[in-house]
Amino acid sequence: MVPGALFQDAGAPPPPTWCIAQRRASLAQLQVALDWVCGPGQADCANIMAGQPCFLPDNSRGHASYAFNNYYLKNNKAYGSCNFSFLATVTTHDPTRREWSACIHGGIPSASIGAIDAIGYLELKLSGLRGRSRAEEAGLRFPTQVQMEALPVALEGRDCILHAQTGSGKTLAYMLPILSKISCQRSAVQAIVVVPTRELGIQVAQVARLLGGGVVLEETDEIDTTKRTSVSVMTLLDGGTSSRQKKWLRAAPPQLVIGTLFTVCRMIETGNLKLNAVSTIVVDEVDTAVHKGTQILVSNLLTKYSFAEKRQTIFASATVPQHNRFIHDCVQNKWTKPKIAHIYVRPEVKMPSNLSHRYVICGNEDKLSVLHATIMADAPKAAFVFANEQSEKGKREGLVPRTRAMLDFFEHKKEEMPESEASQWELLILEECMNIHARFANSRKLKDSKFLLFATDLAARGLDVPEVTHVYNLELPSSTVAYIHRAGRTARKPLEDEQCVVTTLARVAILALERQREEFHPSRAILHATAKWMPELDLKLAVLVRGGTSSSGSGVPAGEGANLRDGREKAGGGERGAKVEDDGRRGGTPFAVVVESSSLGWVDDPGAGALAFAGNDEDPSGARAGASKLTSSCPDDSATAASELDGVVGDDDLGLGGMGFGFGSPGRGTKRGCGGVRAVPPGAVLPDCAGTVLPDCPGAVLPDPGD
Ligand SMILES: Nc1ncnc2c1ncn2[C@@H]1O[C@H](COP(=O)(O)OP(=O)(O)OP(=O)(O)O)[C@@H](O)[C@H]1O
Repeated sequence: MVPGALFQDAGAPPPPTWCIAQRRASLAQLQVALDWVCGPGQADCANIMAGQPCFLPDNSRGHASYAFNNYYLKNNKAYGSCNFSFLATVTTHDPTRREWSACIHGGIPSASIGAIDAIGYLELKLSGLRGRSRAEEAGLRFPTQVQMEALPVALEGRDCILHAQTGSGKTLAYMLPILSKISCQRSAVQAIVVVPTRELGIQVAQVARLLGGGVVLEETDEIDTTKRTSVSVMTLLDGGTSSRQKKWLRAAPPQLVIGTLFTVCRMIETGNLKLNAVSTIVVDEVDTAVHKGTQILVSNLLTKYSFAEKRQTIFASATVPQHNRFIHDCVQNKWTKPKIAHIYVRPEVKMPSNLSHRYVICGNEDKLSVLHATIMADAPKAAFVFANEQSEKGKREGLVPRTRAMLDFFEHKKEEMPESEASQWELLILEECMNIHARFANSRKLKDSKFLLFATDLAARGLDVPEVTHVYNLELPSSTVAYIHRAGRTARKPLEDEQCVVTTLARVAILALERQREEFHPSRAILHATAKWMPELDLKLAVLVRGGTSSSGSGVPAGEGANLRDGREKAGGGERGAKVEDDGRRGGTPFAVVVESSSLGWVDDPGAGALAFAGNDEDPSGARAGASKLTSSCPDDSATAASELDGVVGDDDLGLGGMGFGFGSPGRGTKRGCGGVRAVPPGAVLPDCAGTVLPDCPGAVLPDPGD
């Protein structure tokens, strides 16, 4: 009997199940299992061989899932046929997991044919000028999930919202339809892409030029109309439009304009940019554009300067807070046609699954040294290190912005190092107050050096540097949305499984620490909460202390003369917790508690506050407000929700007030329909759902019947 059949209505068909690789299985383990399944196990692995329809993307997890499922089907989903030494698991959730899903379904990626056609079509249309195909140059061999879903819709000319994880390939999902429509012979602006920052504009223009073989129209170029067999691309970016560009715009308009909202609108208002031939407008990172301050510009662009019926409108972002409301507003405001497609890819997983999250809790004055130690221990090839923007008060008082403070600290440390180590990273900075030439120079270096980039949220949107494996937050960002976009600067190879880490430093109130020196164990509060509410998380906890005796291999920093102690014990009755041997702060030495988890709890609607990063360490009240919002949106559950949340996010004495770690009962909110915490790592078993097939238990993965 299919597990959970007892829960079905008599006569109702059992829910479909698939056998997929456990997310926590290592790639080496999966390779061994794969060898067995395709060998002695006699699964039909022909389709995942090189050159066959399910070979790409060439990664162990995708291939293992294909082979496991094939074996499972071959054995008629028999009891125990999806186990493979616990490397596989049965899921009732359609494994629309990125690129290999179509193969798991039907053996051949039929769902992607539309998208492949789109890429093929473009190659035919645009590859004439250069020897190599453009798709190949861009490393595009197989469409990502959002491209598979969006391209058939967008190529039909329908208005749509592309709503998918950071790094999932949205740029191409809107750029291919744009390029496929543009007539290269016509000298008129036919499409406009609006982006929030100069840096993102430059990047998107590079993608367009690569795929469209565009003639570069920068200040240094002469107009060459003879080259107009490829798409010409012009950037109109804040702080960078010249009189020559204006002249070109009027004399020989490019076919595609990529610009920031303010500059694009100014060029339209001044008559330099004409929209009469525009057939597509894209607003990338749309949630930044529809803020109070800029909404009027968006409205002008979409309803005053051009009209929804006469063009295709595409919005894109990894975060569209209150998306139903937003869709309603789009239609009401006539920003789009009345029918708008919402391409919402894997909404239950807000972040790439190969991204893990780590929190380092340390004293405020230790932050820079703990950050430095963490980075030295991680030794990333390239990393973004974010700090919040300086407050108005800080500016008035002439304090050094945090980005600068970090840069100075690291430069100082570099001087102390032996030459060989010192040169390992180029130290870069990117923030609003820099002049545009320095910004341009630094962002260019991101592509070809081993770097640490110290940045504000200016760099949090859209920037794509695939080599970045680590992101650090000097403090909790101001909102869940900000967290998602910062974290999204890593894990940007959509068809690969490389593990990436985002590390957030959080402050502990030193006063509380001093006062309760003997009993103070910040870790205990976290442990307690974690063991109670998220026992399924594979949690590692460790303390960084100076002068300790042992160290662990968990990848936790051991710099600053500190050694790491990492002990595990049963906590809260479960196996998952960890014991902290020492609460660390001895004689003013730096300390940090490090919490690692493979997943986060997210609220459905980040705007509703709730747990995940609702506040920050300077404003704990944010977390409280979020908590009470969640509580009020869950009337059935308000009493428990309030007290449980208070235990985690409301404890100002410990200085944990604003942290909002996303601890919460994963089953609670979703099951009761109050927009609760959702993200459960694939492979985790929800306490509420274990052993059953509950279609309304999102994210739940059943234990294998053979377990
Ligand atoms: N089909 C594909 N095959 C391989 N790589 C791809 C494919 N599509 C996109 N990429 C690569 O994935 C990376 C991320 O793509 P992109 O910048 O479009 O993500 P995004 O969804 O716009 O992310 P964000 O929300 O952070 O802006 C880029 O390096 C891009 O070249």
